[in-house]
Amino acid sequence: MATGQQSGHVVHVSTASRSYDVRVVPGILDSCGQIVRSSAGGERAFIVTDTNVEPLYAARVKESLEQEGYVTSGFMFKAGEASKRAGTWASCLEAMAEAGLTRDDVVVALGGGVAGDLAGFAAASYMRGCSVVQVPTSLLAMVDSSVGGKTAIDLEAGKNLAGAFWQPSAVIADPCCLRTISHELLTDSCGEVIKHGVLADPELFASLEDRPINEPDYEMGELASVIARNVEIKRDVVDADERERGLRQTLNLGHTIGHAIEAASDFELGHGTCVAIGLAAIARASASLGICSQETAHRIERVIDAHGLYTDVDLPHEEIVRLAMSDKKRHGDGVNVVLPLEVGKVEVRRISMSEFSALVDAGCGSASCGKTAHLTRQ
Ligand SMILES: NC(=O)c1ccc[n+]([C@@H]2O[C@H](COP(=O)([O-])OP(=O)(O)OC[C@H]3O[C@@H](n4cnc5c(N)ncnc54)[C@H](O)[C@@H]3O)[C@@H](O)[C@H]2O)c1
Ligand SMILES: O=C(O)C(=O)C[C@@H](O)[C@H](O)[C@H](O)COP(=O)(O)O
Ligand SMILES: [Zn+2]
Repeated sequence: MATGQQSGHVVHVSTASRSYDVRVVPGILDSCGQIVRSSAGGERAFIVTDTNVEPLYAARVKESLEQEGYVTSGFMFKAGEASKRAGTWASCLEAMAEAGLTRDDVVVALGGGVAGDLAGFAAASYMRGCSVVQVPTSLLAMVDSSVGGKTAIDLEAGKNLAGAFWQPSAVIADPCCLRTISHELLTDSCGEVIKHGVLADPELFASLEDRPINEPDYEMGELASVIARNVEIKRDVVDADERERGLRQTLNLGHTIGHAIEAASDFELGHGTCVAIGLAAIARASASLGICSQETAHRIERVIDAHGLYTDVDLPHEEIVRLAMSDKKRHGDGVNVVLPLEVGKVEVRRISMSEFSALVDAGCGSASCGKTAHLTRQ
């Protein structure tokens, strides 16, 4: 172990297709080569990262990989959701081929959820599949996107419409990487943390009510514990249902409306921010239909507001419905929605388009507290 590494958490994931460890350890980045070596093997390591993360962390990752005997190369893309597209994915594949990567080699996804989803899909499709190790550097990627094997790119028609289930060989999360994240980006990631509390953990939710996770006084050890708890919540779901036949659909809480808002904003709003708005909206809609109590909906809105996230959006309801209907969760004329019953308990229902439209009418534009997002690009 490199000096500077503190004790942390190891969460074991065991899905139908692959088992692996998620290590959440402050300072672990400098030991990533050892973990890649023992979990994925191979001779070449191909680092996929973005233009913000590359100057911050790529040299340390490269050095650690080379110390383990890897021949390194890589691909860097312009930071942001706009890069999670077919063109970037194809360029990444070409760069992998040019670097001489074989299917025994390993892709190292270094960055936020965009790097993880893009690199994961490149690994899944290169020579019909090579190993990937996820090295998440945003809070969202540590608590959510690096775990569970969903990889994807966006299409013109919507978010994550092309992709594959492709589990990593290991996940290496160093919470010290969060020191270089802006408060705004940290706040955006909180949307998924709040989602996990609502869907599975009243204790986590109550701790977020007491002390928002984006407050500056969190120590590294405390952050590592919260990240590891989120990973356990997601692990419990993906272990039981890797391919989203049933239980995994619950991880989409807040996303049916959230993805629509994300697309409508032309990705001006971050993923976590849109999930938080979608979560507040579906909670209000559920309360108005008697599916959850008004108090539950208010608690959800209040905790979202306490993290500095929006609780509502100023967007025509028809636009939200239209965009949600191009989501993967659409089935025939209906769509799956995840409804909060109480904090820690949710239910998935398949509803018709007109029922979904009624939910949007009940949940959007009806916030009882917090800020409303006004989109500039509509
Ligand atoms: N696969 C999944 O299960 C899953 C789950 C949730 C979200 N997602 C996807 O993840 C994406 C959102 O992830 P995200 O919020 O991490 O976005 P992102 O990858 O764009 O990262 C956000 C910004 O933070 C920067 N950044 C990342 N780490 C940094 C660091 N340590 N210091 C400084 N800057 C840093 C990035 O360069 C980027 O500008 C969306 O595309 C979403 O669809 C996927
Ligand atoms: O891992 C999952 O399953 C999730 O649903 C996690 C979500 O936070 C994530 O945004 C996911 O990409 C959304 O799934 P999608 O299938 O609707 O793209
Ligand atoms: Zn999400």
